Amino acid sequence: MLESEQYSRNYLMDFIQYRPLDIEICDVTLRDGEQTPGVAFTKEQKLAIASELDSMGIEVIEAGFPVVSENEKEIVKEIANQGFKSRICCLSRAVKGDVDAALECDVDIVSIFIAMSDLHLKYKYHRSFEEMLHCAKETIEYATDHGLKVRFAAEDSSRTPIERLKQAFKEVETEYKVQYVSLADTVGILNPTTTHYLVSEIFKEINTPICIHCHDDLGMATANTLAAAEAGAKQLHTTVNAIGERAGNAALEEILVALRVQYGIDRYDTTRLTALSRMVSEYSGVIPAVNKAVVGQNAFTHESGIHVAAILEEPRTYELFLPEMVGGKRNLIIGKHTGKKALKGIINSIGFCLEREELCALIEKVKVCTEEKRKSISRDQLERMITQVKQEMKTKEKGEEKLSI
Ligand SMILES: CC(=O)SCCNC(=O)CCNC(=O)[C@H](O)C(C)(C)COP(=O)(O)OP(=O)(O)OC[C@H]1O[C@@H](n2cnc3c(N)ncnc32)[C@H](O)[C@@H]1OP(=O)(O)O
Ligand SMILES: O=C(O)CCC(=O)C(=O)O
Repeated sequence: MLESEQYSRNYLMDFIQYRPLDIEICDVTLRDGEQTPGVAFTKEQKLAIASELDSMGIEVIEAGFPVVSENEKEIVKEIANQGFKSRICCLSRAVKGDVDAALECDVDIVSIFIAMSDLHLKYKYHRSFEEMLHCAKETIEYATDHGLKVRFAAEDSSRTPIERLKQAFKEVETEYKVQYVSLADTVGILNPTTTHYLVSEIFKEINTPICIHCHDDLGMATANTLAAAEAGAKQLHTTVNAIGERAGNAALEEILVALRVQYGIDRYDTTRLTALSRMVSEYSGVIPAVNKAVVGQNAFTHESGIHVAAILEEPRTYELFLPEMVGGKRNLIIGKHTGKKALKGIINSIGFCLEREELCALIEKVKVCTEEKRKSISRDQLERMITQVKQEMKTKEKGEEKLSI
């Protein structure tokens, strides 16, 4: 299948001015994703997820937060020593002990974070901005002196005065060699416009590549992450199925498909997304909503007569991208909203052929049944209804014959 046949391109993108996206993905399913209340992946599960992310072409995997437990440290170390193409990163507070734990894990990058918002400084640390920045710098120095690459992450960036962020990033990039600075929308306060503004402001002043880490408290994490990419952010943070603290993070599956469909970035193997989503769903116990973009049960399920009739001719009439692109499957179902064309197409596809009158009788039955039971018709039910309709038609024909004799 030609790439151009797999999705409809948003031609309006041609009228928008934005700099070409120079991005990479850092998937944080194994760290922030695991912070979903009640979730704790086993070593085997984390390894399986990491292996899939690696096969998909994800550039950076945040494998965990080693200081959380001995077991977590062992798992991060094992992931870091798998020989994956993806670089492996882990989280650390501005605490030397956390960096020691990261060092034991053989990771490629350590993400050293501090919050610099008034709320966090006052109520969480009970320390001043200057004190926390000093603490971060000492920890960064310690990590780099021990040969670790560093990401300097500003937790709660979106509620931190922008001048304070600039000052901290500028001082850190001048005094140390950090690989990235990270902007975190920790409580999901941003929208695409404010995200664009924040990233643009930092991009103008800071030479270090910028990461964006968005939470979904207002349902905007994916949109905000893409707005950040348009403003110049390099590293986009995602989680599979958007799992993570509270309402979760930006969904990997949404970001990868959007990058492909909207921006033509097609280097990730999106055909593995559905299987990966099922895997994370099983391991985490968090099942995506049926109408979840890309991987929800209804993402390629159609019932409405007008839609199904058109899809039978050309699926792209009602599908932005084909299920094959994400390893999914189309599902045409029969229910209250089914029309004759759709019903005919579906029953033909399962080997039945009905006369027009039979079809009209069948659709009548379908509508009455689905409105009564308030759910769609299963394949078995449909086959039983077809047999019933055929019998009723025969009985009717016999009756008419008798009458005419
Ligand atoms: C935005 C984010 O997602 S941040 C990451 C959140 N993830 C987690 O919390 C992972 C799970 N957490 C844990 O297992 C534990 O909380 C641990 C192992 C990290 C720490 O455990 P404890 O030592 O028992 O500390 P506790 O959780 O009670 O408190 C956190 C401490 O870290 C300090 N701290 C928090 N963030 C930072 C930071 N970025 N830099 C330095 N210190 C920090 C707090 O001020 C507090 O210090 P205090 O003990 O002096 O008051
Ligand atoms: O910016 C980062 O890399 C991590 C910060 C984070 O997890 C958060 O603030 O939610």
